Amino acid sequence: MSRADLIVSLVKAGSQGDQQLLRTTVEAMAAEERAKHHHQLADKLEENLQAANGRPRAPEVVRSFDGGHGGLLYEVEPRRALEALFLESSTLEACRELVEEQHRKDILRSYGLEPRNRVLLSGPPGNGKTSLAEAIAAQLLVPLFVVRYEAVIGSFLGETSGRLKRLFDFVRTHQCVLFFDEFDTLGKERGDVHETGEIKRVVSSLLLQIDALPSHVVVVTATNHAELLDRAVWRRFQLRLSLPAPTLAQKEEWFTRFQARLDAPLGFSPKTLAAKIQASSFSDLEQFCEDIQRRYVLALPDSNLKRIVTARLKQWQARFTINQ
Ligand SMILES: Nc1ncnc2c1ncn2[C@@H]1O[C@H](COP(=O)(O)OP(=O)(O)OP(=O)(O)O)[C@@H](O)[C@H]1O
Repeated sequence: MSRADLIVSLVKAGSQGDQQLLRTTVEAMAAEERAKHHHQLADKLEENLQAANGRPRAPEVVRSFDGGHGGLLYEVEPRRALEALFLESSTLEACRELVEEQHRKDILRSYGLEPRNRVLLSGPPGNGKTSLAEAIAAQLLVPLFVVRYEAVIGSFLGETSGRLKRLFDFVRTHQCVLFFDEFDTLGKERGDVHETGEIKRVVSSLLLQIDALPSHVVVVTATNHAELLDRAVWRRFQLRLSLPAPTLAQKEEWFTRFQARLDAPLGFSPKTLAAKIQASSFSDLEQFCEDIQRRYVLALPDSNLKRIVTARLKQWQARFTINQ
């Protein structure tokens, strides 16, 4: 929202005694100030909001951002560019739209619309779910906050609910990407008939809190097992993107880029390597190429790339067979 709109909202909230509007407006102001690195002002706004709601600030979560340990989230400085990832064109397009909506939310709001902010990523391990969350944050120029389940989930359910509440109270006042990895570990509990009603309540409340987040918080959830999520969970996400394993053409493109980066012929054409390599993920391709690059660099200036690639291919295929 533009500054002028925020002030109008504030006045409206005050004159109509609308607590909900007051809360969302002050949250948006705090998030904007924080994005400008005006942390003191953002903290003050947040404190006053909490005081108005009769609640103390959430010290545990705040501490985690001061570099302390045992926080409910950790912050990743996003560096990955969207263009550096191998994505299907529809996925890339969807991400660009999301980023544009976030960047141009003022225009959307002047038409009574909100930008989309809930994304579900699914696909087998090592194919870019975490990397895409990071790239979205980088594109939006906001921090990436990753939820630490081991810190959030306590031995008592009441504890878990309380921590989740603190976590959400904290992120509401930040422009950020909030990342839930392996969301199915939480989401699937809901569908498990053996779980107690209390766990279901925690998960339901988590979903409600995700729904209620202001649109300046972009929630990205990732799962390797989309089939384990029930429809109600699935439906909540406005963008549902799948990140599949690399195709043959993508493998070829991967080796073409790798060869260009090394600035030396690999001894095999990228097409031949793509056909030979057994790799079920981009992460596999990355590891394979890094292995080659290490040997190549250490053997300079007498590196024989063809020999290195041949040896690595042999080792790699053997490892792959053992792991199957
Ligand atoms: N689509 C992709 N394009 C380019 N690099 C990729 C892609 N997917 C994965 N990688 C590389 O593989 C590594 C692992 O990827 P990432 O952690 O994003 O996968 P993930 O799907 O989140 O895996 P997991 O389900 O195990 O958490 C990253 O370091 C990244 O560089």
